Amino acid sequence: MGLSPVGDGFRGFVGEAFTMRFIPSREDIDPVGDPYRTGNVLQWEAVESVGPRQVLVVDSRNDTSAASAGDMLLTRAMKRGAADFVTDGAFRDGAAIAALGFPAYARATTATTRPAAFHVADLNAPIACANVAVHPGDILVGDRDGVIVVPRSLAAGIARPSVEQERLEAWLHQRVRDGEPLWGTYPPSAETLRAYEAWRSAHQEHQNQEARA
Ligand SMILES: O=C([O-])CC(=O)C(=O)O
Ligand SMILES: [Mg+2]
Repeated sequence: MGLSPVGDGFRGFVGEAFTMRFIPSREDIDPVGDPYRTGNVLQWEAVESVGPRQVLVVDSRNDTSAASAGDMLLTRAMKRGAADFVTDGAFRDGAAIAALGFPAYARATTATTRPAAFHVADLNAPIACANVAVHPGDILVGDRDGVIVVPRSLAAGIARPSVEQERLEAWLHQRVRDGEPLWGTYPPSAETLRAYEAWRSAHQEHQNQEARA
């Protein structure tokens, strides 16, 4: 999605999308001097309704001129069990967020608070985050490189093959580190795949023995 992790205190996350959509703010509805944001409480409502293993995903229109949240809102989302907070805009309090170790992704850090530029138009509606369509309930997966969106309808079908592919690539990676050439290793030839399967069976048997011991 073109977004970067904030801090290095986490490896990644997986969770279900809980979306929040911004439009430009207007002074009559979003006065910056109102600490409780009485004209537009949806931002607070989002954080106070996000559930365990959900991800707050913000459509900030790729605009970093004001924050989607800061360390207070992220800490509260973390306490509610959220898996991550991702915005195509910016966060306030970047250093404090980095120290949380809670997965968070954004384009930038800003001092400017949300109502100065954005009004929260709705929650849990389809959005565009970093120009990627996100529907409520889609599965977001993040690592140190960034975030991807998996359509809800495809998630169950690709979960296991994805884990299998990661395992295979970890093993192939070790072979390349050990000095094997790319030819026959990456992508793996039938012979390499047989060697992998043999290793996996032995490894599995070893793990079963340990589990029994
Ligand atoms: O006022 C804001 O934009 C939110 C904020 O700083 C926080 O959550 O810590
Ligand atoms: Mg703050």
